[in-house]
Amino acid sequence: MIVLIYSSLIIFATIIAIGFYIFVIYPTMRFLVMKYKYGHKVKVFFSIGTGILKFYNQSLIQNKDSIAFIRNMHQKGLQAIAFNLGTKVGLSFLDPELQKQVHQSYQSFRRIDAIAAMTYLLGNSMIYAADKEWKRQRLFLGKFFHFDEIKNYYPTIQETTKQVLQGVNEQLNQKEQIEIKAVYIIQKITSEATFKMFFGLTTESLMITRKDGTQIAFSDELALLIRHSFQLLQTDKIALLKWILLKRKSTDYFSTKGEQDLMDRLKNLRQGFIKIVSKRKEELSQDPSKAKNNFLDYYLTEMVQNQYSGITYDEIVDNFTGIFLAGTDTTSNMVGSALYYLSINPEIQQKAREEVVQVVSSKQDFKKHDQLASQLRFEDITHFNFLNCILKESLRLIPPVIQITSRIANHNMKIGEFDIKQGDLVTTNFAYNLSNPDIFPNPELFNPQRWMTANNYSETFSFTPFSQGPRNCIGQHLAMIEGKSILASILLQFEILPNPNTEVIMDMKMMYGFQNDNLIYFKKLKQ
Ligand code: HEM
Repeated sequence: MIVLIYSSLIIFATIIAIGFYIFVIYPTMRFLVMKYKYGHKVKVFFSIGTGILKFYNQSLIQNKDSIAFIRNMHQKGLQAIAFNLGTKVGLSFLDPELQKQVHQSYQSFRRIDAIAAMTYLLGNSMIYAADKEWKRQRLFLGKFFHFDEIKNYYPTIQETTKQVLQGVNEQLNQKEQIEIKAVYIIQKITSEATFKMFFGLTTESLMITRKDGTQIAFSDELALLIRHSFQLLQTDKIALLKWILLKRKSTDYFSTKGEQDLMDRLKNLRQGFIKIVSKRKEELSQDPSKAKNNFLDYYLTEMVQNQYSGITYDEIVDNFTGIFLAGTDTTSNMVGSALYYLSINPEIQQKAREEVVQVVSSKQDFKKHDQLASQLRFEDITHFNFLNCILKESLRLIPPVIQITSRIANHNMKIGEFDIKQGDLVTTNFAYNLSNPDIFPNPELFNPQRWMTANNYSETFSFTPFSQGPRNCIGQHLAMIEGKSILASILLQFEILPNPNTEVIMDMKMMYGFQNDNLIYFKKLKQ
């Protein structure tokens, strides 16, 4: 008995000692060495376990903005932030030249595992792929995101915008002005449009049957699963500890009840999805002329026609999920922020509206503004220079993605004079440069005009909301086209007013953006 107690105590003490070493001693030593070597060029953000996340939360409570501490950090010569996340130590580069080096050495890094739902759903997608596999997928998908190709999808974007705004117009027949959830309403457009572009189907026509027999729209189940996966880490301490230590393998062993339920639903979603894809492949194998102009049919046609394509069902499913997640919330946050800034800057709003009216009416007989909305053409979008500046300025002030997803270094290396060890985390922070007064004078001011004069912010790595280098955002043209098109339709139909009852709180969840979304009112525009 005594021997048993004694050996249990030894095991317990060993676990505590190992835990103390990996959570406290190792990161502390690494940060001390960094401070000694790089001095004022690095700022350290260390917190046992939670790491940098603690500083975002603290900043949210103190400043009502999760990244205020980054916006207020500017000082000459500062090049990087040293941080920890769980047991890992990392460097987040701020200096544009060093950021460039990280982005160009993309093959030296792999993406860190995200929450269980994301790694399970995106594991075979381009987002997680590396080396040759990533190149093959990026080359294939790249064709769909080419400027000329997006032209084919423009009617889908237009039609979806019209349907969603029709609902707003109907409400405005009953009331003079209505409160609008700025990001949510745009998300309805971007998610529906992405769905149609991929499947040629509406979200409601693609249903998944749950274990209990109930039916739910695929897109709704996907959004719920991502949210629940995040919540699991907040509420289930064992799941959190397992995730810190085992990452994508954490759900493979000793699953908690919450993990099991989540994995069951994720598997059910994937199976339902693969069924739809394989059924469509059968149809196209029998009659290839049935192929339509959407991502799914492009993929399946390639699979049918080219037995060496390397494309798998898992890749198609994961890329759709990846594109859906990477493309809808980001774009809706960008446009939602622009709507907020237009609501509090009526003169800029009027100038934007004048540009849209001028471009659209120059080719038609003068019509009422709301009639012009249905006449927007793809070619018009390229002439919306001021709208382009508004979106860029919104991205600068509220970048939906504030840094690249942390990467893990595959080997020891140097970035500038900074030593990176194999297994370290590395990222590049966009928010720091976007609010740097040396680059953007009066950085807190919403001033779209600053983008009207020629500049090379992107080339100098100072303006990188879509990232830069080979692994930059594949959907950036689509995002800007969607953004300008949606903004133009709104400006032609509604006056955008601020909601004085809402407090602006900037929070970082999956994305950086407004915590309260009911930021604006729409009122029918006087014609
Ligand atoms: C305002 C809107 C958007 C913003 C701010 C944005 C931002 C970004 C950023 C910063 C990255 C790099 C992430 C990293 O390296 O960790 C990225 C990658 C990516 N984005 Fe976007 N994005 C937007 C819209 C879109 C859209 C509309 C799509 C597709 C429909 C899309 C699909 C992707 C994909 C697939 C990648 C991964 C590329 C790769 O790894 O090669 N994004 N995006």
